[in-house]
Amino acid sequence: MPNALSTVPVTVLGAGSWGTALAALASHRASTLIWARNAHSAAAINQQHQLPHYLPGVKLPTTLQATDDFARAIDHVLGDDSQPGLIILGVPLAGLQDICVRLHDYLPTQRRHPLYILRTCKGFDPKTSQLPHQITAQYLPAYSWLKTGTLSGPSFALEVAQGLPVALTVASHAPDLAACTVSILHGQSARIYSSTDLIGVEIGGALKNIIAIACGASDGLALGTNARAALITRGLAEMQRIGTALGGQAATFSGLTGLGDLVLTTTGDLSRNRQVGLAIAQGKTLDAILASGLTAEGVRCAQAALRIAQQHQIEAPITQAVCDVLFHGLSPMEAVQQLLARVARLEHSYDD
Ligand SMILES: NC(=O)C1=CN([C@@H]2O[C@H](COP(=O)(O)OP(=O)(O)OC[C@H]3O[C@@H](n4cnc5c(N)ncnc54)[C@H](OP(=O)(O)O)[C@@H]3O)[C@@H](O)[C@H]2O)C=CC1
Ligand SMILES: O=C(CO)COP(=O)(O)O
Repeated sequence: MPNALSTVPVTVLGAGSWGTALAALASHRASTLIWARNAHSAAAINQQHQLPHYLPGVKLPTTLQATDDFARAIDHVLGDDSQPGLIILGVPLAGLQDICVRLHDYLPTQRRHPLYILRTCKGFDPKTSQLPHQITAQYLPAYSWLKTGTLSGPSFALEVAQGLPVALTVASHAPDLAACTVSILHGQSARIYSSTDLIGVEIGGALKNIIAIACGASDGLALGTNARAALITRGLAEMQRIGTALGGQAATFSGLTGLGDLVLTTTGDLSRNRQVGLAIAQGKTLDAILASGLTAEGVRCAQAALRIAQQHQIEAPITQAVCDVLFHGLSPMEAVQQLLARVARLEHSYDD
């Protein structure tokens, strides 16, 4: 049932797999324009209603429009100041700063109605260790009408674009942003839950990718389902230790954006982070694995996660093992032996 907020215009910035899947979902309810940095993707969406490189076999709604003109994309949500607008940032963490800097130049200093900005990327900045909400706070202006949030949870883009069921969480301190997101995305195939725990939601999304690399390697070495279950469970403990030390709420880590996304990414073969682990187990080098341009954010943020853990004197053996394998030449089998050789302890011997 449409309401006032579901009629707000939506612009998605970034036409990869997740940006396009979300744009397709939004286009069922709201006037939606997706911006692609390359004209080829915009033309494929407008003319063939497909984006085979990112979403093979998916027919996109004919109502979804695309452009490679950034000014036009922003005008779609800001042109009419008589209603709010929603921008979904569909770029990976590596493009978040760029897109914020670019967007900054197009924002007016004053506006009557809110502009909502929804982040979807997962990870820490590899240099500064900032989370996505901290990056947007640094590079976007602090106008009262500009409100931001993060959408996360277990969601392979391909399945969402195929119209299969999904449950996601929107985290924000702005209840109207959460309401707007629900109005546009909730219903039909998607359930949207809300949270105010931005830190917990973003840390869950960042750290589950690292555990997915570990599980991919374990499965690639045929170490069995017991090993996978152990990695998932102890990985969750690691995520919760780091997350709560940084201010996240413990309960968030057993929710969609913690355990939910962890289970999906560690077990689902559509996960690019899991694919990195599988390829490492086959003896491929990291450079060769990433040469195709694979977006596997656990690789980019594993060292930042380890640095954060060390700064807070938190044990993070799985993150340590992933870093040792990815960047320091340890073989996956040596990493397994290293993990198994750890001293025996109480299962809940930390404050987790
Ligand atoms: N794919 C999924 O299943 C899910 C992904 N996510 C998250 O969504 C985010 C986006 O990932 P995803 O869509 O999968 O990645 P993809 O690799 O599928 O697409 C990334 C898109 O972002 C564009 N892009 C990259 N850098 C920039 C930049 N600096 N400026 C403008 N555009 C840029 C790329 O453009 P071009 O095509 O020209 O290279 C591409 O269209 C990630 O953080 C990911 O963790 C979250 C949930 C599910
Ligand atoms: O985050 C995702 C699903 O929620 C996608 O995982 P990958 O980035 O590993 O493909």
